[in-house]
Amino acid sequence: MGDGPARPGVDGGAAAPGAVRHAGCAAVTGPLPPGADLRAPSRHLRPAIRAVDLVKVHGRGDAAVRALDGVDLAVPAARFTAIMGPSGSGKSTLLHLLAGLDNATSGQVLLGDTELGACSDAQLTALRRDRIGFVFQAFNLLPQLTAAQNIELPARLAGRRPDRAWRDTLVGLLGIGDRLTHRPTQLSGGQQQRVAVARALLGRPEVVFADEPTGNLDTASGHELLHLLRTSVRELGQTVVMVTHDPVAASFADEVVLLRDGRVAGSVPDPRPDSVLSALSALSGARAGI
Ligand SMILES: Nc1ncnc2c1ncn2[C@@H]1O[C@H](COP(=O)(O)OP(=O)(O)OP(=O)(O)O)[C@@H](O)[C@H]1O
Repeated sequence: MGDGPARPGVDGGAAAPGAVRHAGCAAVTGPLPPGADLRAPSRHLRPAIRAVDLVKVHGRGDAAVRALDGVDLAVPAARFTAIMGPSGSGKSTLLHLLAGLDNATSGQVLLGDTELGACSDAQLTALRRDRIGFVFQAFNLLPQLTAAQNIELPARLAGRRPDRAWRDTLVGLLGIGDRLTHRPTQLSGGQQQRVAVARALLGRPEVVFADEPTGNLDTASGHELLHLLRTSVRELGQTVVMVTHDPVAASFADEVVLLRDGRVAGSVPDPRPDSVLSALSALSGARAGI
């Protein structure tokens, strides 16, 4: 491996099962301290998150579906990675496993040195709260809380005092400083999603997972949101993993990882909408045996 950041599905992605050294769930360390530099070199020495020979079978018996069939993937830190593939290729399943929202049938997910499969439910809950950020298609804001309260909710649930200086930096970056006392129903969809992004970034998570984050937004708001996610990567050193069906959305990423039939089928570095479309067409052609 060179000195640059690891690449998805390439550096570290081909590790043999069992070859990955890790510290079990003991490495659950909580969020970075206030003022910590997300771009510190030590954060970039290894992938932010890895999947090793990851298999997920949904259901049992005749109804069993092998949604992931041996995924090897290394997501580099401080990069914006998009996951794409045909419907049913396993994108959502992979995102859920990487984010500790579901258990693997076999294989490993490593967040830093923490193997998620070694974590108890309580440890996974703490890990999701402290080390991972989420941005969903449905903004998932609590309607009775103001924007500011929604942004600070995860920190408060964890019993931590929110880092107000960092919150103000994020709020300024996201352009929602004059909306903090509004409730979600008083905000546009784009503003609600920006509140959700601020909430996801406030805890300085090691990885932000975004699942079709522009799905409920108009084109302009969607592009703004994608710019903001990209800015969080470029300027704050955030690691972002996004599932999307949209080649334009994917073109905001540094790299697109392609899934087909539950396996990594390739990647598109420095994606543009046309290169992503070609890669997707080639995938569908290969699938149809063309
Ligand atoms: N809870 C479940 N029970 C049974 N099968 C499931 C379950 N969740 C997903 N699957 C199946 O697993 C496969 C992968 O599904 P998944 O949702 O991960 O794909 P996807 O690429 O995200 O699809 P889409 O683009 O349509 O959202 C599909 O065949 C799907 O029907």
